[in-house]
Amino acid sequence: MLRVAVPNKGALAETAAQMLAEAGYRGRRDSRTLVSVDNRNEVEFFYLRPRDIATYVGSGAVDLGITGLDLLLDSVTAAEVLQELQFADSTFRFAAPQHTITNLQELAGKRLATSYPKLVGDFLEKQGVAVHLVKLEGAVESAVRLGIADAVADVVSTGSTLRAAGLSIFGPVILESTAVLISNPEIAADKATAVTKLTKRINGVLAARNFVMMEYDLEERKLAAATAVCAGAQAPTVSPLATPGWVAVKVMVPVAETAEVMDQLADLGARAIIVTAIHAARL
Ligand SMILES: Nc1ncnc2c1ncn2[C@@H]1O[C@H](COP(=O)(O)OP(=O)(O)OP(=O)(O)O)[C@@H](O)[C@H]1O
Ligand SMILES: O=P(O)(O)OC[C@H]1O[C@H](OP(=O)(O)OP(=O)(O)O)[C@H](O)[C@@H]1O
Ligand SMILES: [Mg+2]
Repeated sequence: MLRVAVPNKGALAETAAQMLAEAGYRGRRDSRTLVSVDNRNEVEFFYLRPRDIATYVGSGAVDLGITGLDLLLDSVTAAEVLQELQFADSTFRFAAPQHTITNLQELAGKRLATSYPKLVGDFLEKQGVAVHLVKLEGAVESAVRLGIADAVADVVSTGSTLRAAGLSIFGPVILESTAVLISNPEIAADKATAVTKLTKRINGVLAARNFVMMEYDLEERKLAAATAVCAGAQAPTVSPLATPGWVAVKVMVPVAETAEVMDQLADLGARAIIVTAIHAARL
């Protein structure tokens, strides 16, 4: 049976569980459950601390896991990224009170608080900058105000936590992080089918989130021009309309391009343009 580690709490837990449910897997019902078995899909889910997941996957105790790229790179592990999951996007940045430290060179010899000492240590070593790392479990932004550090290195999403702590970003981007599906590099051969099934299903969930279905009526002679506006995942589905010379077209469109594509199709003379959400997909 395939063994999959899922974050049990924190910023990744809810979306990870939701993504697996949308992919057709049966997860835990109670947030205190540690292990749940999906017999139909032959997958065993282990609910673990996100920070520990790379360790479990790297050791082979579980085959796959969902964690953050930043957490993976902060671990000593053999686990590898199988695919990005397009949620929990963040950047990992340095920050200090404004005008105190403004570039990486000025950080040399200073006290730097972080919950990700390996990620930050590896980055600074490559840059040739030596600092005194102060390892904290969380709420790192308070370390400067409380006087135990001169700067911090932490996850930044909206930046509101930094602002509230009176800190400003400086220096280069340490990492662009995102949630990732990770895998043990030596999964048993008899589990390959189950791994492929899971990744295909997750790709389907991502496709359903990233695309909408667009339908419209068009004069047949304008089909080539409309296909140039949006060709869909493979090619548009074209069906005859009862009105001679007209066709009904169905095409997948990236969510972000929906309004623009509708504008352009309307300009071409398309009528009755209708957009619907995709519930599930397998491309
Ligand atoms: N505000 C955020 N936006 C996007 N991703 C975030 C955010 N905060 C944390 N993450 C990501 O979540 C993961 C951290 O998981 P973790 O379980 O530590 O979350 P957490 O919310 O910090 O939980 P806790 O602080 O209770 O341990 C990392 O991959 C990190 O990049
Ligand atoms: O840029 P923002 O949108 O403000 O988000 C970033 C903050 O979110 C996380 O904090 P979390 O709530 O997980 O607390 P923690 O630092 O104790 O882990 C992260 O560690 C940052 O502090
Ligand atoms: Mg946190």
